[in-house]
Amino acid sequence: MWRRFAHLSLSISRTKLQSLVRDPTVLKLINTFSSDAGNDGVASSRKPFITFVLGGPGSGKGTQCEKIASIFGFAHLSAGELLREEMSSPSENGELIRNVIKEGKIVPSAITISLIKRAINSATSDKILIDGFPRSEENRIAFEKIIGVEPDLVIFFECPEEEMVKRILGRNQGRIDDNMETIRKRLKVFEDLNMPVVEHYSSKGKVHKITATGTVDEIFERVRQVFASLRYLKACLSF
Ligand SMILES: Nc1ncnc2c1ncn2[C@@H]1O[C@H](COP(=O)(O)OP(=O)(O)O)[C@@H](O)[C@H]1O
Ligand SMILES: Nc1ccn([C@@H]2O[C@H](COP(=O)(O)OP(=O)(O)O)[C@@H](O)[C@H]2O)c(=O)n1
Ligand SMILES: [Mg+2]
Repeated sequence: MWRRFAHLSLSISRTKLQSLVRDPTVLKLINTFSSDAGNDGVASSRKPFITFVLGGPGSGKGTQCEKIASIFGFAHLSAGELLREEMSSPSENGELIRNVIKEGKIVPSAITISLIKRAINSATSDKILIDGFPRSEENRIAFEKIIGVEPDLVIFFECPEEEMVKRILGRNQGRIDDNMETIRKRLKVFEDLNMPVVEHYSSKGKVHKITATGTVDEIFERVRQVFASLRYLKACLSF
């Protein structure tokens, strides 16, 4: 194994390398991307590298995901977008989804996960961003049970409430939940149900917390550093 890192010895200490190689995210990178990784039977022939992107409503998840996707080659799956598409299609769950979204509540996990599963299976990249999911411990536990994997990485956008409200009210996408009454409910659901998910993955050392104030580019510079260091490690580990 150490022969693979020989060329790095001038730029990075052995102790640092040892700590990186024990890091679960790096281990997954080795398994996912290295040239001698085995085929474990997953549809795409390699296990996808899954990143959950979390943050309150209006914290900038969708905006930053688009940039990560275009610069780092990730597939961007937005749970909210998948639900809105399902809501607008002639689906048996359309009415239920509409009512739940309008109330700022969480759609039952079975529905959301089946949409996410389908999207993962048709994704063209084995690096996947799942934006706005899991929204609750129920979402999280159901995903881990049904899909059978945990995320490799969790990005959490931390943003003050007044900034999130300002951004949502300026979003202008004609969404049925972007009004003050529903926003208040969504903020409460975020604190009560989504923060426990962030805490769960923090305790497992998977969360990268990003300060989500400033311009889109300033925030992306913080995000870019996380993914650039992963890409650097991938390049080192798979040569
Ligand atoms: N850093 C930023 N500063 C100002 N407005 C932003 C910023 N990031 C995103 N926005 C805008 O705020 C709104 C919410 O962003 P969005 O990415 O949809 O957030 P989320 O997916 O977390 O709800 C959008 O109109 C977006 O263009
Ligand atoms: N995992 C999820 C994601 C979204 N949703 C619903 O979809 C709504 C919009 O989600 P979204 O991720 O598009 O919203 P933003 O945080 O991007 O503003 C949420 O308020 C929930 O009602 C859900 O029920 N379960
Ligand atoms: Mg969004």
